[in-house]
Amino acid sequence: MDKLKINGGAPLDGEITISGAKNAALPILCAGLLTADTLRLTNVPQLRDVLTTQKLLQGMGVRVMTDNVHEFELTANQVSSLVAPYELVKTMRASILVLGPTLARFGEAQVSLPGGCAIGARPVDQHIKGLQAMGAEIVIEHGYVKARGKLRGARIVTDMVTVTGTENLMMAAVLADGVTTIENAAREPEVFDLAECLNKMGARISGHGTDTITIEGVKSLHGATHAIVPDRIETGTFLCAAAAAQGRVVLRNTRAGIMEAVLDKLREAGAYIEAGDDWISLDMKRRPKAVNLRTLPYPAFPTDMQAQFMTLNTVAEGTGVITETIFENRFMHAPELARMGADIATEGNTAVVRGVEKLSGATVMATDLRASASLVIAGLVAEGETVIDRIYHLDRGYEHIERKLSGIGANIERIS
Ligand SMILES: CC(=O)N[C@H]1[C@@H](OP(=O)(O)OP(=O)(O)OC[C@H]2O[C@@H](n3ccc(=O)[nH]c3=O)[C@H](O)[C@@H]2O)O[C@H](CO)[C@@H](O)[C@@H]1O
Ligand SMILES: C=C(OP(=O)(O)O)C(=O)O
Repeated sequence: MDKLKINGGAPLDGEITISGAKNAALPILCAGLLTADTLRLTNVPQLRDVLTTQKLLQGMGVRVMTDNVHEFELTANQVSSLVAPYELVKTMRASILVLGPTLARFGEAQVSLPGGCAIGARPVDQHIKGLQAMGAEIVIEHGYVKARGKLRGARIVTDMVTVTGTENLMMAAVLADGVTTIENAAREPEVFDLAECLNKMGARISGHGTDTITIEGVKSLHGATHAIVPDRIETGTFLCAAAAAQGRVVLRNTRAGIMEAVLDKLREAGAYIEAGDDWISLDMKRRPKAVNLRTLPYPAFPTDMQAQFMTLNTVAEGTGVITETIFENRFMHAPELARMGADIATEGNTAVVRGVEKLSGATVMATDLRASASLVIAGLVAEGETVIDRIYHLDRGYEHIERKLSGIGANIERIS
């Protein structure tokens, strides 16, 4: 099993090109199921989760062409299976995103329930409730959600802001008979990106980017070409790395406008940030100042950046209080960071991080995707060698992270 070996303390200075967003690419790949025509996607990140989605879609009979690793052509004109099997769903929760489009187009779908994962229980009751409101008959049997029925427009108010739930329901509603409104909808840029792609395919969606999305159902969708939005979490991760290491970085092919909450916190930590249409630069000339933060749905501070900021706080001046409100078990990086000398006290959904002068390298274990990213940042600033085990989590969501970091001066390599 691959590991990452990092020798901490190398100065970071240089440029990195940001990939397309995992959390936009996965739903948009599933949107390929909504039409018999070809959906052409560019800026698709090269990730394990993308490969898993490709396998899932191919298993259903979707033709997937990838001449260039970042460009995909999906053609769902010979769909032969309406089932998303447990073997794939268990490795990637986003598989639940085939439920809405498959049911909408074929009147039937069976998707394995994803179950809980390391960071929380993550139920899908809101997806089910919304589809039932649209007229689907749903049973849970043998670990699968089995749905059938002709969908009709409905008013749906979700109990909480759910990103995947909003995406699934939006994809279901585009082919439903009549108008659907999703209230308390997620406003994440990745939801917006999916809606934009669906509209290019002939859907009639408005209000995306606000908390009320209106979808006027159409008879069928057609092919389109769409470029995946840049990954704001990958962007934020590299910005945090440069800030923690008191370095400089210029990130290309990214967008400042979709990550203001993160940029504000980095400025509060003492970073000097500039941005243009498709780039962001960060210059950190001092030891970071600790920041307090609370994770919340977009446009507030994202849960997917919580772990990376925890590492920033571990080497900061002062004490930072972090409150995680989205997932009930998303502090698993804290004990690993403590093994590197961090001073973190967690209680419930709050972590109090007292900055220390130095972390020291150690062998640590990645427990989930963003926890892994936080350990990479810790390794970059720690004294001595850090070995990170179980980096398959990292490969789900970061394209060639070791290559990108080596490019700005980090001493990091993948070992077997
Ligand atoms: C609102 C939010 O920040 N969502 C994050 C969530 O999206 P993801 O789509 O995975 O999760 P949701 O947005 O659906 O979940 C938000 C919260 O609602 C709960 N829930 C959700 C659906 C449902 O049917 N029932 C239910 O109880 C979840 O357990 C969670 O506590 O994880 C992703 C991966 O880390 C992040 O990129 C998203 O930013
Ligand atoms: C936890 C994440 O992804 P997933 O929802 O695919 O588990 C993430 O993107 O941080």
